[in-house]
Amino acid sequence: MSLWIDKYRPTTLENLTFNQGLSRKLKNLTDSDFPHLLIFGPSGAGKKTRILCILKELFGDGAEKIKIDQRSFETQRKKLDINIISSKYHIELTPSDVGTYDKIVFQELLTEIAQTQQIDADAKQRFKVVVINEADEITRDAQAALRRTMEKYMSNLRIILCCNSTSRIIEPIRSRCMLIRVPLPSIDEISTTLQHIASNEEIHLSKSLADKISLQSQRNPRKAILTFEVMASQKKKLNDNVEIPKVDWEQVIDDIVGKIVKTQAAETLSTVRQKIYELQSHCIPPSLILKKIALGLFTNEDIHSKAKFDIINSATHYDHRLRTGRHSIFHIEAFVSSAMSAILSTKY
Ligand SMILES: Nc1ncnc2c1ncn2[C@@H]1O[C@H](COP(=O)(O)OP(=O)(O)OP(=O)(O)O)[C@@H](O)[C@H]1O
Repeated sequence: MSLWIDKYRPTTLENLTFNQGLSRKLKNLTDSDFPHLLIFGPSGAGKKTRILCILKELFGDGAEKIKIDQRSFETQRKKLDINIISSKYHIELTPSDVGTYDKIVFQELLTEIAQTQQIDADAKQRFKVVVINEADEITRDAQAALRRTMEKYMSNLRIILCCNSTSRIIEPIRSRCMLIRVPLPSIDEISTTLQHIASNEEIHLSKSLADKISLQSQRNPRKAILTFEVMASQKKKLNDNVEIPKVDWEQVIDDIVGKIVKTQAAETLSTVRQKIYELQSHCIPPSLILKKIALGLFTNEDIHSKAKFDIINSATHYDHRLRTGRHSIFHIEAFVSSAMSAILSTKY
């Protein structure tokens, strides 16, 4: 039994319910000389779903028959392992999994793929596709290596980069790719998808409740479908007044925000540290933790607007530190203590 986000994930460009204009443009691209793509947009907007549909359009059903391998790379200091998802026609990798050693992955793996011709004589396309996830986390050195591969092996290889923002992608790569933004769908679009799922699962879901779920999920389709599935598993009959549950990690963030607003003291900092460790052990990315705490404080009515200004200021400062430095816990804690100090300074 699969989750609804997988069960109802569209697999062809025609079936993509959101941003249909964009789907038509992508379909035209697959019919002509296919370029390198840089697909960006907020988390959960449907980037990977769209990439899978593009692959299917380019290569047919064969692109769906995937296998997962682990490849090892030797460096002078250590051995690196990276998971690779591949079909006969494409491979998908997340180079940021090996941190600052990502350049080695590009140098060895991409060159190896680029130098091999498409082996399937019946393949619809002569090139192979390399999908690179979390492209904005790739180091500059690795991006430079990628740029050279893109230039050299254009006839055998097309790259699809997937990321949240293009700001950390170097200009030479951006200029070699076609940029495609996948925005979050509208409340109406998500509600329609939820109602479509509800009718397939024979669950009653009114339009107003579907709108409420979409709104609370901040227009994130993944979150909306998961929330709806949780609600439906708890109660078969959903009336309009039913409470929409929050995901566990968001409740922990609310708890952290509540503690910071209530008491600005050293004990709060140590309780918050435990909770941050807890979130990290559940694989919530540090930058998301910092962002959510900052937003929680920003929207809190008990905090003075002057303090909010300082909080956002220090959130951007520590977010930058988080990306350039190590040991994320230090930077998140430093942000929490500076937020407490900003709140305290407006109290007296
Ligand atoms: N066009 C669509 N129609 C219906 N459902 C969709 C559509 N696009 C995405 N979804 C749903 O949203 C879920 C999340 O989409 P996807 O994994 O493609 O997002 P993403 O932008 O790649 O997210 P992330 O950046 O966090 O990896 C999918 O599993 C699917 O169920």
